[in-house]
Amino acid sequence: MKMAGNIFLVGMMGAGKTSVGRVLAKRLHHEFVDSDHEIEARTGVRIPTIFEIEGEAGFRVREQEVIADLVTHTRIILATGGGAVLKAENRAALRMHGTVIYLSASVDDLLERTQHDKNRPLLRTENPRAKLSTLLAERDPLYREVADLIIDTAHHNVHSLATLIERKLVRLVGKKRDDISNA
Ligand SMILES: Nc1ncnc2c1ncn2[C@@H]1O[C@H](COP(=O)(O)OP(=O)(O)OP(=O)(O)O)[C@@H](O)[C@H]1O
Ligand SMILES: O=C(O)C1=C[C@@H](O)[C@@H](O)[C@H](O)C1
Ligand SMILES: [Mg+2]
Repeated sequence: MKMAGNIFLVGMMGAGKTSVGRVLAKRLHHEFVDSDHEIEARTGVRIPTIFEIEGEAGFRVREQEVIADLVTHTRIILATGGGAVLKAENRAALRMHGTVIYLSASVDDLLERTQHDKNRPLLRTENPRAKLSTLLAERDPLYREVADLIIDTAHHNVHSLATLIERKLVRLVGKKRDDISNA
């Protein structure tokens, strides 16, 4: 069994990886890292600018580099970008180096949670609902393939999701919460 030392959150834009990851990291005394934020820190520009200059393909190359680096850290909670699972290399790296949790959500919830934020270039479209629906259909099998644990985020707030994950992790790893914190 892989240790819960590293926890990697995967899922769609708006699934709650960043918000839940931050809360979980505080509770488990892990470092919180967000691959999108790391890419922005390394490039010095926001994600939409990377998409404008290098296209999605250029962004994916940067994302792969950052994930390959971050998975080698220890005791981190990593919120990955929504499209991180598209590359087989990323899926393999995540599976190898930690416990992967898929935060699943409906298109309705994803739309609601992303509608006020303009920092997601793939949703800058006439019909974000249709885009989210297409992306979810493409990616859901990949999230499921890579996940050790699947958490349905419907009807839970960020804090109750963190509590649910904590409980499930204890069961998954077969250890008490203190053991996870000290792993
Ligand atoms: N379970 C939830 N219930 C209600 N609102 C939520 C929930 N999870 C996240 N949110 C809200 O949805 C918005 C998007 O969440 P967040 O940024 O954590 O998503 P993400 O998975 O990191 O997306 P991305 O892949 O684009 O980085 C935030 O405003 C957050 O507060
Ligand atoms: O779902 C996606 O493909 C993306 C999600 C965000 O986290 C960012 O990584 C970027 O906006 C692309
Ligand atoms: Mg995020």
